[in-house]
Amino acid sequence: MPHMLKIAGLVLAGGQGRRMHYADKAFMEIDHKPCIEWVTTRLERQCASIAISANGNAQRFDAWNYPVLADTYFDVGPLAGLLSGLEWAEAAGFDALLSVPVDTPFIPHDLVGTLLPAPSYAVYAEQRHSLVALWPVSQARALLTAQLASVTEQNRKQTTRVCTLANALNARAMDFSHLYPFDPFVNINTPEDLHEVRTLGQAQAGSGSRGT
Ligand SMILES: Nc1nc2c(ncn2[C@@H]2O[C@H](COP(=O)(O)OP(=O)(O)OP(=O)(O)O)[C@@H](O)[C@H]2O)c(=O)[nH]1
Repeated sequence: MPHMLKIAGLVLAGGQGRRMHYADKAFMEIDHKPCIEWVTTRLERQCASIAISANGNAQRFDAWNYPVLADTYFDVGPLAGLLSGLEWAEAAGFDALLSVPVDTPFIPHDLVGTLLPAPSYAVYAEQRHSLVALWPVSQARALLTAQLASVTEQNRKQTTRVCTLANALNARAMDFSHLYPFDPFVNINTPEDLHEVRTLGQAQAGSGSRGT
């Protein structure tokens, strides 16, 4: 039976991409399509609404017609984007928020179905993908607000970790290893990663597994 929860999607695209020489990761092309398109195509099929977490000029995302949420916290990494996303989702009355990094183009088409019930996050071959996660909106928003308000120079390392939030929520690790023969959460941090992912994208496009 299909679930009755209202689920929104958040694409995390607010990082600086230092290891990619400050390239805008959202617009890195794989098989002639930008990363943002790979991810939003997959989220469209499983989320009622989508928002993009990004900093800088929001107009660069105009073609996608989704709200673009800027960070209100700085120097705390992706948790700043997640908080803006949870606030947006809570104001819009969503029950759960699926977060996905923009540099993870091959996320499964049935990610929500596999991650439910929230809170949960993805694991593949013992590697934790804490940002590929399904968050219960109100509870996660409240905990993350308190977590970010408690950041000091002394505790910054611990308080800005995504897994600190996941652990506080007692989130479930969902292992995808037995479901996929390849890692669907392969992500792009360096030019070498981009090269490898482009090769995978070409090989898989149209094959029905990783292709759109
Ligand atoms: N909103 C927001 N998202 C972020 C921030 N930092 C990282 N992210 C996102 O979180 C995900 C994982 O980011 P990282 O790979 O750690 O950082 P990155 O900026 O992409 O790359 P590096 O600078 O090379 O570490 C990516 O989707 C980023 O866009 C931030 O400060 N704000």
